[in-house]
Amino acid sequence: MPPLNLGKQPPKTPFTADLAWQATAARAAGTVLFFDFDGTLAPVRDDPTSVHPTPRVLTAIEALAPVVRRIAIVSARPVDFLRDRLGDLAGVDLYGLYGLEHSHSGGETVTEPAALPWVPTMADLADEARTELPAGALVEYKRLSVALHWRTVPQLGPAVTRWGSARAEQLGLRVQTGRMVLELKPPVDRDKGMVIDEVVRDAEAAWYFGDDVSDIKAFTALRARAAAEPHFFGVCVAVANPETGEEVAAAADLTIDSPADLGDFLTDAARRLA
Ligand SMILES: O=P(O)(O)OC[C@H]1O[C@H](O[C@H]2O[C@H](CO)[C@@H](O)[C@H](O)[C@H]2O)[C@H](O)[C@@H](O)[C@@H]1O
Repeated sequence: MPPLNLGKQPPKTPFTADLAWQATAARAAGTVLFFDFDGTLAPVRDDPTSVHPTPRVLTAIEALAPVVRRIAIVSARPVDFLRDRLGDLAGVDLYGLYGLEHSHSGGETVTEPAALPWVPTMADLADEARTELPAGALVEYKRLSVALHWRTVPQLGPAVTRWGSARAEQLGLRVQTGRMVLELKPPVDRDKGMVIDEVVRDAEAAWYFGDDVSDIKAFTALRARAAAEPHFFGVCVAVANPETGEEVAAAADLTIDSPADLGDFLTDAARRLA
């Protein structure tokens, strides 16, 4: 069964979370649950170092892990950060830096070799950004990428975007837009869609929960899998927010109001799949 929100076509049957969990329960052992981190598992804060997943979400993930085939966190954060915030949960895989790093079920962190030569460039770029960007812009160095934030001074958005885009062009880097952030990454082919494409190859069903524009690539990968395999059941879930919410919701099958509501949604799912 494909995801039912197929672009602009009206769904043939009403699509509800109820029906979707029923369909998932029938193939729970072949189901993968994917979660973005910031804005999905954890509410957004001004300081990127101060965020934590909502406790109810963590409890629900722990309950779901033994019931489904796999749980995977797919984030722009480094794996070490995700491990620190989520712990080594059995049966949970961590994909960090858009898949440039991964760790399976508490195992060692593996980095995409093609990205490693870019570490010095990223370190220099972060230093440069701290010196050259106006006060109020926040520079987050993540070893293989640099995020330039303007959440606390929103009017800096255009200037930070101009500076970041120009440096990306000079250095041959890629840019990823996000929620009051511009991220500069190495020119290595890796994104959330590619992670999902690889992981769902042997799955019967998958859900992806995300809030930002980079998550739309993951939705697209789930839909591609459903188009190629008619028995595959995929569900794309947006988490609402004032910045990218409309665009992400337009690409999703269902929308959840907030990370706190996701905790309730998953607690209910754990009961249904148990
Ligand atoms: O892929 P994700 O896990 O969703 O990561 C995307 C970015 O998330 C973080 O930034 C966002 O959350 C911050 C903390 O709540 C917030 O201050 C910022 O405005 C948001 O853009 C993270 O800091 C970035 O590195 C990620 O790219």
